[in-house]
Amino acid sequence: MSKSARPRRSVLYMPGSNARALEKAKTVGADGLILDLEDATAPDAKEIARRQVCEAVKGGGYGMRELIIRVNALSTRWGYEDIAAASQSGADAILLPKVESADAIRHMEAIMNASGAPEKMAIWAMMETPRSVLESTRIAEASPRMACLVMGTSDLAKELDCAHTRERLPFITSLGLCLLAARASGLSILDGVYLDLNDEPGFEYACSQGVEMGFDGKTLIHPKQVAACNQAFTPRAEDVLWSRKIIDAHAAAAMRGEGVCVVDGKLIENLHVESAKRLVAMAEMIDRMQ
Ligand SMILES: CC(C)(COP(=O)(O)OP(=O)(O)OC[C@H]1O[C@@H](n2cnc3c(N)ncnc32)[C@H](O)[C@@H]1OP(=O)(O)O)[C@@H](O)C(=O)NCCC(=O)NCCSC(=O)C[C@H](O)C(=O)O
Ligand SMILES: [Mg+2]
Repeated sequence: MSKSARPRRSVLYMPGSNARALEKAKTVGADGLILDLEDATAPDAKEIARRQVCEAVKGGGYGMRELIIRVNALSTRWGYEDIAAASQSGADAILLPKVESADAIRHMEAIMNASGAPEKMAIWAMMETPRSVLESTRIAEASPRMACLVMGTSDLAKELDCAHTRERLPFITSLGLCLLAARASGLSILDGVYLDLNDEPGFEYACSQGVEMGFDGKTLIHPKQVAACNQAFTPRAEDVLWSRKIIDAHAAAAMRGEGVCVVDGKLIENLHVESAKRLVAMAEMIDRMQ
């Protein structure tokens, strides 16, 4: 189960070099924003994007949205400077792409510490190569700063040489292994992006599949994807009602000295109550964010 009760239903990538998108993002209803210095930023715009992104974060105006800076990998000529600058930006987290080992996380952590990153600044890691999937358990537990794994299904498809199908069977093993790694370490985990901006039914299907699999939310590439994604990952009203009902019934049973109870014909044990409390806490937090 994730350490954080913070909603991460929808997390929108935007090119760090795109000043208009950085401004637009202040009005978009995403729970989080990934200000991207990596693949969405062209090589000759990397330095400008780094400056622009750090200034935007320092400038504020993003309300309760979680701000994450995706840096370039440490194997590139921009990686070190990106991490050093992001560490001093006030962002909530730094997202490292193409992570293939726990050492890569520890290397980034050392640069963050040396650059004065506050203790609360988290590390997020992209899971987007076969090796990152196979190393996901060690990556997830590499640092106390680790907070979230992010599926990079575009790069993964390229590396696996597999197809993007509606049911995503070619990805199921990788998604499942990363989910296990995240949950075993109490981290959040976000699903990958959906690239066809005109395929609304396909996008909604991908969101509901992500909900069923247990992802905390989904990464997005365009503001038009935010509303459907939020809807899919928001606890349903009937589930919140049911959760409150079983929490109350179980508390009443405990007062009678009983460890279990039956509500509407269903056996309720402590484990159901724990999940119910988490769902209610998430729903209440989402309500407060409206
Ligand atoms: C795909 C886009 C290039 C489309 O951009 P554009 O043509 O500008 O779209 P629109 O005209 O429809 O935009 C309408 C307004 O919305 C703003 N906008 C668009 N996209 C974003 C965004 N992502 N964040 C914030 N704001 C956005 C436009 O500026 C317009 O604003 P306004 O004029 O004021 O009304 C574009 O959407 C885009 O660049 N998307 C992000 C692409 C990206 O970040 N890709 C990299 C991440 S995906 C990835 O790498 C995953 C992983 O690594 C893996 O391997 O899977
Ligand atoms: Mg990628």
